[in-house]
Amino acid sequence: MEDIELGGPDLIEAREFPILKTFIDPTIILVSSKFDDTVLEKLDPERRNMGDGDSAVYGMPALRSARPVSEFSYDSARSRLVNLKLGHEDGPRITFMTPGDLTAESSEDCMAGDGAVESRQGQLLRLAGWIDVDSRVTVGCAGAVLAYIHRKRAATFLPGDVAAQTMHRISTIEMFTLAGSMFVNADTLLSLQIIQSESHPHSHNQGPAKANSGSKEGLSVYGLFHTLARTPQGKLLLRQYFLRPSTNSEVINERLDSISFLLRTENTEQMDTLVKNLSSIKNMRTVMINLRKGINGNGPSQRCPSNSIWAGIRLFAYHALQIKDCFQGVIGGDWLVIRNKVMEHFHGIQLAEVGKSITEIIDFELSRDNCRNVVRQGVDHDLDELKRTYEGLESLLVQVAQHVAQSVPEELDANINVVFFPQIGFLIAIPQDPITGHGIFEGPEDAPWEKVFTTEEFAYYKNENVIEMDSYFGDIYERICDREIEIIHELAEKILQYEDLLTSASDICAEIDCIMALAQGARNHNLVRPRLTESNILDIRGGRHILQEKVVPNFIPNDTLLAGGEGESANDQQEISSVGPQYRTEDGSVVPSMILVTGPNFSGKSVYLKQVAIIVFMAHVGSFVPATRADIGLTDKIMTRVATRESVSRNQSAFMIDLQQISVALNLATNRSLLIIDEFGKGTDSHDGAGLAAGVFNHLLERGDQCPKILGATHFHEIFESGFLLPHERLAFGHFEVRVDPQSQQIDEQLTYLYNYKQGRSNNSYGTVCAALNGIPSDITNRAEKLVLLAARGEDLVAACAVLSESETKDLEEAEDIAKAFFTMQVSDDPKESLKELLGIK
Ligand SMILES: Nc1ncnc2c1ncn2[C@@H]1O[C@H](COP(=O)(O)OP(=O)(O)OP(=O)(O)O)[C@@H](O)[C@H]1O
Repeated sequence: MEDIELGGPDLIEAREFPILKTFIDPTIILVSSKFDDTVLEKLDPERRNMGDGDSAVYGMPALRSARPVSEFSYDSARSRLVNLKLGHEDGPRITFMTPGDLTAESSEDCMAGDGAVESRQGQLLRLAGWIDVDSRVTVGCAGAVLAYIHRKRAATFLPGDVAAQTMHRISTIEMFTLAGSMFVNADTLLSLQIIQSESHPHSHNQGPAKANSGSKEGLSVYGLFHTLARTPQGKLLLRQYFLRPSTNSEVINERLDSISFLLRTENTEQMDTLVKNLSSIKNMRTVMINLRKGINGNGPSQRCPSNSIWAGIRLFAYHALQIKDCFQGVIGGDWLVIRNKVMEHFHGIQLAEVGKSITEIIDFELSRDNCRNVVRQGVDHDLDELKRTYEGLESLLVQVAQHVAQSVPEELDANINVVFFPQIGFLIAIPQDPITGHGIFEGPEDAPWEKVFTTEEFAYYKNENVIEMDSYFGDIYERICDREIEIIHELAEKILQYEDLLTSASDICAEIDCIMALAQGARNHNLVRPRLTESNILDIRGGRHILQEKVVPNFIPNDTLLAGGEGESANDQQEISSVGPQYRTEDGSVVPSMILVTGPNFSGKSVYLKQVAIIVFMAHVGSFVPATRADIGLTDKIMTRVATRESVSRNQSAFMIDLQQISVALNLATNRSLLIIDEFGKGTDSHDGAGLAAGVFNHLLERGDQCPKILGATHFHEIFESGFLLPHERLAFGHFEVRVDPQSQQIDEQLTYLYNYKQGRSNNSYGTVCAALNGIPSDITNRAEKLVLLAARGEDLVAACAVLSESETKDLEEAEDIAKAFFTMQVSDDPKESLKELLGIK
């Protein structure tokens, strides 16, 4: 699968193992020995004492086996994949390589099993067509799995044992999707501008903080919503919604129901209250982790949980109660899942108890002033006594100072002070002699004072009086702090008993936050509720491109009608299944599975293709969509071949990337998938490109009831003209209306774009008009027009180019005359004059 971000180390510690826990029921878990033990235990706490996984037999309950880090390395995984034999031993050996091999020094080619030499480039393409080589962590893990199987095979059976080879045979390698979520890869997310920042599933090493910060999110679909999320946990969850749209209609409808409900006019007030309350909520998962760290004494500054943690928990309890009230107040929302979750999990009494306990113990005002947690008066008798003594120290100091003054010369006694420093204790402060740098009095001669330190103005000393005071009161401040730490520790332990309540309420707040963000987005961007259907169709009326419409003055909405093959989904991992007759429109015609859009440049083809994909994507996120009506059949994958994502790090040519995207799409597409193929094949020789494009389209159409839904755009008119792509009942054509005015003098005024989708094919790309529109000089575009005309007439362009214009002929004739005259010229004494005469120069 694609590498997936779990949400940072803190959340992993918080036992968030969504993938292993929720989607797979593993029998053996291979972990890197680098993993921290505490994390390991959380992997499977119930079974952690069962022993080492190497003794496991297939089919036994999950056992953990720690493997050396090297087995997980990308490079070793690569070499295992290269040597992997798929299917039967005697079958062709398929070899895999990774991009790194292209730059590797060694140029030795690998032998394919059937004896053919396969080039490294070929291996790379083949690998990238099967699996996502950018998912480095997953590739590394695949290597560890291969190593494990290899070891099992070596340990259990003798070499040459056929049974062993059959038992441990690897028959295929496939990319898979988490059950219940749609497959979208990073290419698709980027090309559809779903997520702009580098925070796609590959960026597993980015912490949640980075993911949360909206600073890097440019113009993107997710960007339109993520600023509307108020809580950190909400932002995190919303990102997960966009990274992993759902294919579970229940989940999607639950979100849509909630959005519809909140958008009702009678609930406006409730919505405002919810937003207000969510704005001050923190993520209780992180707060609880910090609370634990605090009481475990991790780090010197963390001797007790910080003030902001307490303020955070108290505010959370308060706002959670407000949110509960708010949901209680909504009329007619009893069926709303999210409301019922709130009612069930936000235990009023317990939340109130959490808030009350903190308020009763922590004095927030004094804590702020003192920059530490201060316990309220009345909580603990001993503490109050200590504090009273501490506060009474002032007058005690005056008394001691008076006592000390009796033993110093009379003229000095007004200058004597006794002070208290929490770390050092009591000290006598005497003004300093500016010359000697000593105190002007340093104690009686028979009992000199002990000097502790000096400042510019004072010298500080201890004498027997203050030493005695030290022993009584010196550590009073520490005693106060220690007692407060003890009390707060007890408080932390008490609050941790409510950890489950707080974290689950916090998670529900994240859900509410996401729903609110989606609802507000729906309101801001004029979106409607899509209807998710089991039928494998896409019926969009008045669809718009949610981003493009922001940057053009007048966006023209367009309809789409597509139906995928009617067969059961070929991929048995999918929960979706659909059988039914071929989809037909009201007039009885078959709804196409593939629409190929042709027509002029800039007419709106790419925008249209993307808009359809974005609408389908948004519907699966559980969001409203930019259209007037949308019936969306559940879709398992959206795959695109759109803007080429060239990258230096990828070390691949643009065309190579095109091919890989198509290859992945062909390998993974089911009849439930949506493929967007924008101008595939234009990166190579036009004949090859047209051939490849036609081949791909044909192949997909021939899948019959396994045909995905395909939207394509192409300029290769020859594939239709020359019969490369034959008419097919699943194939339909579309184009965008343009108004052509050939009478116009100016070439750039000949074409007006109407952006209006029409059925049928357009044969003209109006490339020259587009060129003129974009400022290419008119003599170039005029000549191009002429040549295009000649070519269209089937005339020989070479001969046509050799024909001279009238003025060229005239010039040449004149030159010829001059040359002839030159040869017959009578040269006089003055050759210059003769030449002038010949050329007719005066
Ligand atoms: N429905 C629409 N309403 C208004 N303007 C539109 C619409 N669709 C596209 N446009 C405008 O037309 C421009 C060109 O659109 P687009 O890139 O889709 O053209 P194209 O047909 O794919 O061109 P090419 O064939 O050169 O790739 C867009 O940038 C946008 O400004």
